[in-house]
Amino acid sequence: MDAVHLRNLTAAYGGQQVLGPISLDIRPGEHIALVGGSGAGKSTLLGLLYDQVRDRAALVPQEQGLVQSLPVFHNVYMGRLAAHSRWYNLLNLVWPRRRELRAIEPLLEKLGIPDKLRTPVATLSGGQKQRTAIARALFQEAEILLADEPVSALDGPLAHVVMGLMTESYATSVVALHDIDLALRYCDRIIGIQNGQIALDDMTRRLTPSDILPLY
Ligand SMILES: Nc1ncnc2c1ncn2[C@@H]1O[C@H](COP(=O)(O)OP(=O)(O)OP(=O)(O)O)[C@@H](O)[C@H]1O
Repeated sequence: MDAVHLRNLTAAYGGQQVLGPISLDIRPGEHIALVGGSGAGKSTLLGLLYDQVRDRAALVPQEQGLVQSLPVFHNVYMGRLAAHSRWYNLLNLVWPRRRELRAIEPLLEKLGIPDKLRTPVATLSGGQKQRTAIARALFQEAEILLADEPVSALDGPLAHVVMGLMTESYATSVVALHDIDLALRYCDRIIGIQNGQIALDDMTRRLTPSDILPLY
């Protein structure tokens, strides 16, 4: 993918500026963690970033954006709606194609929810819903992954599985994370947001938790 260049981005809600101006370059091959306290502006920045790269990005929003009444298969399949004709998508909705089932089953297996393929999302636990949203983004195979707190509902071992899968599957990613240890372990660049500004931007290898904690 090409590098992403963001210049002087700002965001406001109800006339009140909450972010920026922020300038940022995202280089291909980077795994970036966005860290910072609640309300610092991480989701807002991810949203602005998504606006810039919508056609080449897979997004895992904090609120997941799943269709509750549809099974896991259909929600994951939605990651690739744009890759197929309307007719093929409609066919899959009514009668899932074996080819698509075969592509989605291993993903669910890796995420620890192989038995949920045909389960309506509404009946899943919070962590299972979160993994469904992650499966949809992995299935999409876009150029860049943007994820907002993708492991917030997962326990320790599962959070590691998911972080490992996301960073293996996507060469380039920007992930908002509350967990500093996960950020340091799985990402090679850390961007710290504080009061809507970039307060820290450095390579992980040069950072320790004590460099990040003052952001909170
Ligand atoms: N829809 C909205 N309307 C008004 N203000 C908003 C809205 N969304 C976010 N904000 C405000 O913008 C600021 C940044 O919010 P944002 O959600 O980007 O922070 P965050 O770092 O992602 O927080 P968290 O870690 O809690 O998800 C906060 O002050 C928040 O109150």
